[in-house]
Amino acid sequence: MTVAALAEVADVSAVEDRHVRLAGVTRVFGRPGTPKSVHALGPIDLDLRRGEFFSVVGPSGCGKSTLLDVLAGLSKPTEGTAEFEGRPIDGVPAGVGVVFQEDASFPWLTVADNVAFGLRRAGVDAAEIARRVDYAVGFMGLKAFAGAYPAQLSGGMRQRVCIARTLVMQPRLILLDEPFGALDQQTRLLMGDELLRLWRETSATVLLITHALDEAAMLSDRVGVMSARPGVFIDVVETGWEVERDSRIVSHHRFGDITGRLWEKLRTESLKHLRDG
Ligand SMILES: Nc1ncnc2c1ncn2[C@@H]1O[C@H](COP(=O)(O)OP(=O)(O)OP(=O)(O)O)[C@@H](O)[C@H]1O
Repeated sequence: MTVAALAEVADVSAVEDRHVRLAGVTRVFGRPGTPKSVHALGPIDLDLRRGEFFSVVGPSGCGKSTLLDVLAGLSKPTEGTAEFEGRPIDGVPAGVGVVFQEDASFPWLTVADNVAFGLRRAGVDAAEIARRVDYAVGFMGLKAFAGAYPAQLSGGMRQRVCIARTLVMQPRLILLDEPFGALDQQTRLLMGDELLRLWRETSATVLLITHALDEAAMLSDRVGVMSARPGVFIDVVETGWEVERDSRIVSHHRFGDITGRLWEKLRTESLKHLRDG
């Protein structure tokens, strides 16, 4: 292999390693510089490694959802560049799945039809749809409820339907915006286990937005702490957990140190938000 070819291989693997890259990303709503404009986010520099689990915590209104929207291709950066797999994000990129906080299941469709929805729209053939739906419904523990309607399910189960709907599309990047925010503490921890299982199974890169520091500390390889609006990263905490982990990690002797460090950074920023409104 020539030196030039070797350099090219090295370059490709560097891009591969940087599964997601944000460089100098800002988002201003309204015309920048005008009195009504809102500087919501940034500048943000962030590289996500392929297959890592990254969570974002930050005070209310600091721009977390705006960050996720930029990655999902739902909002364009005002400045800077956002890339997924080495290409600029322009519109919703193929290979990216999003799970929102609110229950986004379709009440008029059964669980199986909810899960099949995106595949049908994408024109995937019927046998493949049946195979993937069967797998995703089974993986999320919903087999017995495949023919049920969302109204017949608990909040946690409905959120599992939404996750199964994302899983079935085989995403390489999964974005979750407060997916368990409406659930009680025990259900949240158990859903965290489900999410870890899904992450291991798919090898996808995950970006999770959460208000819950324990959730961020338990699930993530790294946790980014954002400042009050306009949100920038003021700390990135490496948890150092093994890939094989679950919610029992909350009793690990280092767990308190991690949540303590997150809270120390976040406390000052949250106070700013409280004072400034
Ligand atoms: N379309 C919009 N037009 C104007 N301002 C907006 C728009 N969307 C968001 N904002 C403002 O941008 C800021 C960041 O909003 P964003 O929803 O990203 O914050 P967040 O950190 O996700 O909030 P929370 O934690 O409360 O969910 C807020 O001040 C919000 O009011």
